Amino acid sequence: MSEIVWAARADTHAMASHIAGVICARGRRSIALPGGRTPGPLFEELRRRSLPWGKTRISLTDDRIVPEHHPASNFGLLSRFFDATAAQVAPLSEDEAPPRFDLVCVGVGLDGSVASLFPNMPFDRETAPATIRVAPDPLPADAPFERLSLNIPALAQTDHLMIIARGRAKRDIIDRALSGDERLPLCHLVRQAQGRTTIFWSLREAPSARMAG
Ligand SMILES: O=C(O)[C@H](O)[C@@H](O)[C@H](O)[C@H](O)COP(=O)(O)O
Repeated sequence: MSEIVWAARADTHAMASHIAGVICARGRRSIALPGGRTPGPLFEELRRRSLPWGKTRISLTDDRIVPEHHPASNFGLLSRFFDATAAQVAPLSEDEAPPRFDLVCVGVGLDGSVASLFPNMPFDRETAPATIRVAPDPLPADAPFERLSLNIPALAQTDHLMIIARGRAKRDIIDRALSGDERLPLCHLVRQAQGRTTIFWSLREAPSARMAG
């Protein structure tokens, strides 16, 4: 397990600055971002910043198996958010091996999910296939679709792991994961994380719907 720190400030500005710091480092940058409701304000702020977007590749931690133009598509969401920047947004593909990331950002589902990895799945250290098909049972009510997700070793292969979560219920999930509840994917992710893990948690609840991008 690598170092885990709680961010002193977990507001949108602080989260955007954390990602911007990674993007501004020398050389090409590869980051992975989640969907969900929580990151909307963060993406909104991030895309307004003048950053070396042309050398930044944005991948997805997970996606719903829907067409790109479907409102539930994470690829569609991120493509719209970062359309006006020069960043390359790449869809998740079962055929492509993900790179070692400079930064991976994950949200936390109220059901204890991370990316599209759900509690009680078999979390092994198998590196291949890095992108897996997941059929949640039951399908999550807010996004009832089968998923593609990076697996734990692929998400863990990063210099910076960033966990973003809002609200008391998600704090309980994070605390349980850090205490070693192996039913939770987050427990395995923080254990396997290769770089520094920074947790951005705040009491304020996330927006009730996800921003359109
Ligand atoms: O596509 C998705 O839904 C995400 O990638 C997923 O992992 C999300 O980050 C969490 O479920 C938190 O979602 P909320 O921010 O909506 O609570």
